[in-house]
Amino acid sequence: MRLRTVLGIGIGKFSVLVGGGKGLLKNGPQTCRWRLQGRRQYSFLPDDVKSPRAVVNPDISKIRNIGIMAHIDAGKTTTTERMLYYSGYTRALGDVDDGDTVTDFMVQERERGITIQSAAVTFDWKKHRINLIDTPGHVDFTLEVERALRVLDGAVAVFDASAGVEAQTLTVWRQAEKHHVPCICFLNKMDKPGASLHFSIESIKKKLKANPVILQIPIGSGKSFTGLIDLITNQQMTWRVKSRAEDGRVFETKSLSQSDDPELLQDAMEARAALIEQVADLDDEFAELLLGVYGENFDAVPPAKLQEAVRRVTLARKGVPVLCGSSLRNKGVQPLLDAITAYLPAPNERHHDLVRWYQDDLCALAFKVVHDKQRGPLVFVRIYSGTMKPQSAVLNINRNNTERMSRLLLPFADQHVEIPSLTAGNIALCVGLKQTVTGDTIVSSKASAVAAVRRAQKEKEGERKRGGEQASLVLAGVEVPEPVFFCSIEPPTMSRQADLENALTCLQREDPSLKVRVDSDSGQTILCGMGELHIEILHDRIRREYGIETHLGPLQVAYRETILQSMATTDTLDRTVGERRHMVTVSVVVCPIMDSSSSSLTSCEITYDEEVEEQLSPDVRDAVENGVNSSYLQGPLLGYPVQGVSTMIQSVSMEPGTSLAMLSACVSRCMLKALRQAGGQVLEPVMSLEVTVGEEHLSSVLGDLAQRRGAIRDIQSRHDSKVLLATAPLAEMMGYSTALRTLTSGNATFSLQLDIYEAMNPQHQNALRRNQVFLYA
Ligand SMILES: Nc1nc2c(ncn2[C@@H]2O[C@H](COP(=O)(O)OP(=O)(O)OP(=O)(O)O)[C@@H](O)[C@H]2O)c(=O)[nH]1
Repeated sequence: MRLRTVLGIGIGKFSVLVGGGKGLLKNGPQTCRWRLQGRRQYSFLPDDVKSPRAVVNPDISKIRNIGIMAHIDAGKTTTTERMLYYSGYTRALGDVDDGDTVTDFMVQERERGITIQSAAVTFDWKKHRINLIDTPGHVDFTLEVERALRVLDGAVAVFDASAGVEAQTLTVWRQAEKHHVPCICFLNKMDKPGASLHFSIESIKKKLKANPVILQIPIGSGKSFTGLIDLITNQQMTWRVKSRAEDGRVFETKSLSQSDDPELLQDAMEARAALIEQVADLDDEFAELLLGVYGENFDAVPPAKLQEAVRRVTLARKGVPVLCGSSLRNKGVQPLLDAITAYLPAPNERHHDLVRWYQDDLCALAFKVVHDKQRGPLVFVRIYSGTMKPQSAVLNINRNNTERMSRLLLPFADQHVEIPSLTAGNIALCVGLKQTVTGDTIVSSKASAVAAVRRAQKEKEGERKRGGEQASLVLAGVEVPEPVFFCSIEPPTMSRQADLENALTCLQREDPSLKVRVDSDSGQTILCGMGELHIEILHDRIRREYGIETHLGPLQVAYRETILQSMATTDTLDRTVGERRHMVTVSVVVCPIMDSSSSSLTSCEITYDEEVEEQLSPDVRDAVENGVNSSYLQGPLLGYPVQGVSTMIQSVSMEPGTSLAMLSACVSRCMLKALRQAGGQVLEPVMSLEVTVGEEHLSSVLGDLAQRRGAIRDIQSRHDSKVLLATAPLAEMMGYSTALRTLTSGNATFSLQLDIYEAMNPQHQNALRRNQVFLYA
């Protein structure tokens, strides 16, 4: 998986896992440096860090578990690289355009310059431990963002300051809100000609419905962007970076009162007064202080008091601090790091209800699994309570099994450092957990889980939920969205089928949004994914990482079927097998339950007539439900899975001697009849599309969309470009990136995400049926 071969080299109790380049390893980690690929110098730990033991378990109040998220290409990876560099963990600036960043380490990421997997890196900044996760911006990898947000305490949303809020920003913002994660906004790319603080702030207010709290104003714009004014401290920070070779490590800080630019001074004074007023509106404690002590002179408010108030506002999610900079030009990243430590919460400032029941016992959530050829699966965990130790057994509550963790690692920059233990609030990498998958909860033992249940019961007396005791102690995992694309995958020869199955099993553990199934008719292995890019990357990874040249069938859209009306049906099965006569009669009613307002598909449900429910034994009920569920797998119309149907079992009458398998078969046949008579309807995924294009190409993009059954929702202006918002069926959007590139000579960008599953009109449904006949002929 990693670009370099990873070797384990022990140093006393610690092991440092280093790259396969030329390495020099002396007694202590601080002397460990090596050169890789003849280009970048990586370092192990900065010189001022005495030993990993000293930094392994920092005080919990000094930990920041932070995600970095944004629309594709906003500059997350570039910003992360700068953070690693300024904190001293890398010795050279990585560049996505040169393909040598620390966090984008997959070959595909480096080749394409995009983030695919979220990468966790640990580094220290001004006596704080920052665990940072760089998440992908492309919509096909949204689940990676969701997984990361589940375990983070705060997030930095990076914006392209010339574009403001873009389609995917909205998605990740909603995800952060869902997990109640406090955020900071970083307006990156202030060096770009169209970059604007005002425009970005308006777009944050309008599109994200957030309350931006401006903490900095930029000095200069576009190419002449030179620095920032910090409105909290009233200081001016200037970077004298003349060329890209200069690293921006050194910058000048002076009090604003010394500024020789009266206009800038005036702007800053007005912005600070607005900031103070805004914070006073959002924070009562600050308002009281202001009115009591500084009523006469707001300017005299000490920076520390203002900062504390901004922190309270951020943690309460009443406002989001906004900072600006240009990561590529090495400006503004150090103040962003300061803001992360100053405004985002420590793990103990976040409330995790379930965790307090474990008290000092271990409770951790596995949020990511990666496969390493040498070490097997590496499981990223967030520790919520207690301490994790290597060479110990842990209980996986979800799987109800005990596993042995052999080693515990910290992902320091691009190195994995072996550590003796790790406490609550931290993020670690576990080696040896072979059964654990993303979303599993790990505790120390069954006894500790039972003790936690007892505490929970005591606390929640009387309000225990139906889900049972154990379920209440499992940290919520991550919802996996339904895949919208699928295709068959075949190994080059049958002798490699087992290798392919192994590769797919490993990839599935890493990526829960990949689904694999075997087609019952053709026996083919089917890959189901989130988008064209997702499937393309998986194909590439199977080739490179597992050495299997697979053949992919044509990419197909994951349609669904539903019904249009309710229908009651009865069926009787009377069959003699050998000496035994099986006779059963079943009556069912099927009803549509479509929720047209939601993009997610309505699942199917099974209910019983009250009297029937009482009469059926548990094994008979299981057999009935098996029959119903098997009929949901392939709809009667075109064989797509059935969604949005509620089935009521009205009667079941079985002659003595009838087997449960025959009961299931009868239910399934009766269901098929009912679904057929209820009038089938194909549902197709409809995508929302955002295209940013120069005005000169707008009409050709619109013409093309019309041919793709696209519906235009809005056309907005953004500087010299037009932003086109539309919806279009996914089936029509195959190969859109190539088509758009051709139409606009590469001068357009787009993002695509699932909007809704919609009923297909009869004409297109018939066309789909004809195509299907053609495809399988
Ligand atoms: N002008 C300008 N370009 C920048 C800046 N920061 C990043 N870029 C460029 O923007 C492009 C995308 O940068 P990345 O850091 O890969 O962005 P990302 O958000 O990580 O992208 P994904 O991970 O693919 O979503 C690259 O070409 C960068 O060189 C900046 O401050 N100014």
